[in-house]
Amino acid sequence: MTRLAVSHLSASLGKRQVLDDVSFGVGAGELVGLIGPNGAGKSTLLRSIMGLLRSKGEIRLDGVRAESLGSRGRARKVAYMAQRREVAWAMSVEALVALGRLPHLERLSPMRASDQAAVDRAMQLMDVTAYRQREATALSGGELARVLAARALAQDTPLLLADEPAAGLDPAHQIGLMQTFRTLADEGRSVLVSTHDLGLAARSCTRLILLDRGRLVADGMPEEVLTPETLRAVYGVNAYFGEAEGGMVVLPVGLSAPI
Ligand SMILES: Nc1ncnc2c1ncn2[C@@H]1O[C@H](COP(=O)(O)OP(=O)(O)OP(=O)(O)O)[C@@H](O)[C@H]1O
Repeated sequence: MTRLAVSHLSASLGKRQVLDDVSFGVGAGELVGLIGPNGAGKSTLLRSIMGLLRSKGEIRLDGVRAESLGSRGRARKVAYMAQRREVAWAMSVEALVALGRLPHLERLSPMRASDQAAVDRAMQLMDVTAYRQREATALSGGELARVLAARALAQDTPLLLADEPAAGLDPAHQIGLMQTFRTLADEGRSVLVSTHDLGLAARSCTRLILLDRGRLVADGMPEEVLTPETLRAVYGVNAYFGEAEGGMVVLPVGLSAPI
């Protein structure tokens, strides 16, 4: 069964139509990249799937209409790494990551050993174990991004939505993050990740979905979606294409037309 099925999704913000009749599915074991220029609608799509925005169309999670799941039911099925990285309270990194376990705990009940194990594993995967006692509000931008990624991983859901999670990470942690997503997919989970790093997306994802001005304009293997013609038409750039250890290299090198 399709883990995430999006059918004829449209959304408007203010007077603007931001998503226009978008349909696609993500299966178990897939790591799918969501790409497109600024303002294409990537965040709006992810936020609509999370139920954070009103939209038209249908969203199903493991065959069940998303709006029929309560907020707790949805939180057990899908975790979300938001593009805006904010922490409201001064709390320790470990306490913040542990919030990811809330959907799995009965009200006011303490964490079990399995919850602590999920928190420890998530912190280890995002390389933040060394900061566990530090206040989350006193971290650098990239450190905080990894802590918030760890919180979503601790949620241990079948589907993970990540909105530009690699932005602001150093190269080693970008690669580590995408390797973590790959491992999750190999374990049978599903990951939908938006990014502007086309090369990283091409090397990490088996499939890319390209949005342009609210419409889905391409959906396929990276080499099918990332063509010189598409990059010129959608992004307005010329790119260098090559091969390296780990896969395809795509490097925008110039504007194909003045902005
Ligand atoms: N609250 C809002 N009211 C009106 N328009 C909005 C609102 N929020 C976003 N938009 C517009 O919706 C469009 C899609 O925004 P969205 O954040 O989904 O794009 P994106 O593809 O994630 O872009 P980026 O790569 O810059 O993060 C943009 O044109 C944006 O200006």
